[in-house]
Amino acid sequence: MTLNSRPETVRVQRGTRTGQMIIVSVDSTVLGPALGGCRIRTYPAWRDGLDDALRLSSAMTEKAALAGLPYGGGKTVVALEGPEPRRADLLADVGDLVESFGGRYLTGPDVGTSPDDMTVLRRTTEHVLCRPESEGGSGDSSGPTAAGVLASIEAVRAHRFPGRPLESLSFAVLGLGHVGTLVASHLAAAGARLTVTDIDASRRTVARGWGATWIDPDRALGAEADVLVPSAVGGILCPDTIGTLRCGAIVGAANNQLDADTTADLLHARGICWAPDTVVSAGGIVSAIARERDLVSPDEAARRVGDIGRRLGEILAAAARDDVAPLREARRQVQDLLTPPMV
Ligand SMILES: NC(=O)c1ccc[n+]([C@@H]2O[C@H](COP(=O)([O-])OP(=O)(O)OC[C@H]3O[C@@H](n4cnc5c(N)ncnc54)[C@H](O)[C@@H]3O)[C@@H](O)[C@H]2O)c1
Repeated sequence: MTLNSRPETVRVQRGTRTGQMIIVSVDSTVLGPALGGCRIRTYPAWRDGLDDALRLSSAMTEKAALAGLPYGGGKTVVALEGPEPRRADLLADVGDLVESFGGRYLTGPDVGTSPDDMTVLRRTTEHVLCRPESEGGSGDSSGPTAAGVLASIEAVRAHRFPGRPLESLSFAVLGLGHVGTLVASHLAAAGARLTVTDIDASRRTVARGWGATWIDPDRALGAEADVLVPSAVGGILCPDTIGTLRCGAIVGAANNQLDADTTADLLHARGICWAPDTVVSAGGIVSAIARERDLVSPDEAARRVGDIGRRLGEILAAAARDDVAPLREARRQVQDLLTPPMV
């Protein structure tokens, strides 16, 4: 699912220290420097990593624009084809490539990299976000990401279930990792009815503490709940799976939940309100920019994260007026933002 299949710049090079293939895709700098984390993972072939970089950098353009950030989208992918080289050498090679963009691209943690890796990366390039809190940075992004999800849940509640307080709704949280656990514990504390799942069965103990019902991961998508909260992997919503859904709305942080844009139309036709994941999951990046680039207080950063709910509410309202899927309205807004005004 890509918004823009014409990235501005793609650089692919073998690191001088490790010989490892490293890809940086800068999708757009129309609104400002491109933002996007550094992913290190194994691919069948490095060209698969290139596909991932193109797709993910395009999604970052959309995420930054819809969050109202004066930034574009990018991504680094280190496409491992065999054993990983020494991490410090690999990060130095990544740093060389990031540095070659001269600040037109800022990286940060992603799948396979941690805030501590960013400290190492910073030895080679200063164009890195998400410093550890011990260094005055924004630290782990899970907290602000979960806060953005909760603000989005409130927007969906007001739009799809007006007049019903949070505690009267039922939720199914799919995935109890960093973000899902924070979201589920907040919903439990608010008194909402909870069904939860994870492929890691040890998470059952946590679920029991909340009084939540556990469901098998294979059946979780079909859980009967007002709101599904995808908090694990992407690609879960496709024409084959949406027939099994028994929910009124879907809002969660999991990236790339849809297999294709047309699946958003199918969900809309079924009367299921799907909140675009690029809007819902922006809390981490909004907080990192607020704290590390704009140097605002923690309270102001939290306020900006909370504003994700207002932005989502506007998208849902405009989509309802035009009777289109919220994804279509979100895409329209991004195109407006990226297209220079006619003179
Ligand atoms: N952490 C962030 O700041 C952030 C920011 C934006 C988007 N996201 C996205 O949100 C999602 C969750 O992020 P996270 O940081 O909590 O990840 P995480 O790795 O901490 O947690 C994911 C959890 O999902 C579980 N899981 C995996 N496959 C599953 C399946 N098929 N069914 C049920 N559970 C399954 C894992 O066991 C794990 O507990 C991911 O898609 C991530 O890309 C996270």
